[in-house]
Parts: sequence; structure tokens; C-alpha cells
Amino acid sequence: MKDNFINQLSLDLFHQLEDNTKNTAEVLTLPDGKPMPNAEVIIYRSFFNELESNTLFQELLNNIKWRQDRMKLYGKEHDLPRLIAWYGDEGRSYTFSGIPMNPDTWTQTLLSIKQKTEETVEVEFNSVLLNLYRSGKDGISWHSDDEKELGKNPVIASVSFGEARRFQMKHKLDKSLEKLEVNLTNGSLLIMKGSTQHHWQHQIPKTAKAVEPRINLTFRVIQTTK
Ligand SMILES: O=C(O)CCC(=O)C(=O)O
Ligand SMILES: [Fe+2]
Repeated sequence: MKDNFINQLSLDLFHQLEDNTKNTAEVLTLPDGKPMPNAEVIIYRSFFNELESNTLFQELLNNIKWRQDRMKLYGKEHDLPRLIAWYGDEGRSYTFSGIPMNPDTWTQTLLSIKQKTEETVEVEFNSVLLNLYRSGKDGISWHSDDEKELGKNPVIASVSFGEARRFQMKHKLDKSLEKLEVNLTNGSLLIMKGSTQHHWQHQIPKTAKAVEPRINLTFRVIQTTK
């Protein structure tokens, strides 16, 4: 009863805050303003407002089951340069960079972020991969989200909280195209869809600058059921 009351209160707060959110879609273009070939990338720079974003950042930082994974590179094991977590519907398993993962069960906070994201993206997601970049020493190197569990033309919805970090994209084949860069700020939503993952790679470069932690959530649809 008390919990319901509190849930209702926080929902009301969410909706109230939502009205103040500048919620406009921008299509990403090449640095010269021309359209990105073979890609559909959209950004909402203030999908969550400042207050919501700060609250959600703290909540996720404290309550997500962050873990340090290791990966093999040239026969040697290394810590991944970030902490990760994986939440989703039961029975979905997924291999990320060669690491098989079983999802944790959705938390209330994740479900509320998921719901708001789904309303805008118009896709029902069944899982989310979370990354915690603790400092500028953490990052993610060039890759595409092209694991076969994601299907042919996956829609990836990427929500960011905390410190802004540079998100870069480069075309896999056409080297004449300039690298593209966008700042993923507190409360932003980036959507990649269509054939983007076939033709483009993305990364969050490490930085020597002193930067505060950043949390990123990438909502995905996993196609296979175990
Ligand atoms: O942190 C980000 O913005 C990107 C994360 C990412 O590319 C991934 O998890 O596949
Ligand atoms: Fe990615």
C-alpha cells in the first residue's frame, strides 16, 4: 500500500518533469552537413531533464549490480575498461564480446527509463546493457552492435547519464568519409537503426582529461529465446 503510494508519487513527479523536457529529434549528419550514407542515427539531446538525469544517475550508480568483466586479447586476459551490467526479460541470453551473459531482473528504475524510451522509439525492448565509465581511463573501442542475437537491422536506443563523453562513428569501408562525433550529454538519447550497424562502427574514446563517471544504457531487442 505504502509502496504503491510512493510509486504513484514518483510517477506523478516523472510526468510533471516530462513536461519541461526539451524533447526534439535531430538527425545526425556528416561534419559537412550532408546525410550519413547507409545509416539512420537520431539524437534527443535533452530526453531527460537535468534534475531527472541527476537523480537517475545516482540511483543507477548505487543500485545496479555492476561487475568487472575480463576479455581475452591476443591470448592474454584483461579487465574491460568499464564496468558492465545486463538486465532483461527472463530467458534471454546474449554473448557480448565473447562473454555469455544471463540478464538480471528489471528494476523499477530501469523499467521507467525503458518505458519512456519505448514511447519515443516505438520499439519494445527486452534487454539493456549498462556501461559505467568510471573515469577517462574507461572507454569502449571501435565496434558495431552486430551480434547475431540482435537480428538483421537492430534498433539500439542509448541513454546517457552523468559526465558527457565523446561518441564517434566511422564508416567501415568508405575511408573518404570524415569521422563523426557527438557529445553524449547527461539525459541524452541516441538511436541507431536501419543498416547503421552493417556499415558503421562506433566508440567512446578514452581521454586524458579529468572526467567524472558516466552511465550509459543501450536498450536492445534480443531475438533468440533459450
Ligand atoms: O557508452 C556508449 O555510449 C556506447 C556503448 C556501446 O557502444 C555499447 O555498449 O555497445
Ligand atoms: Fe555499441
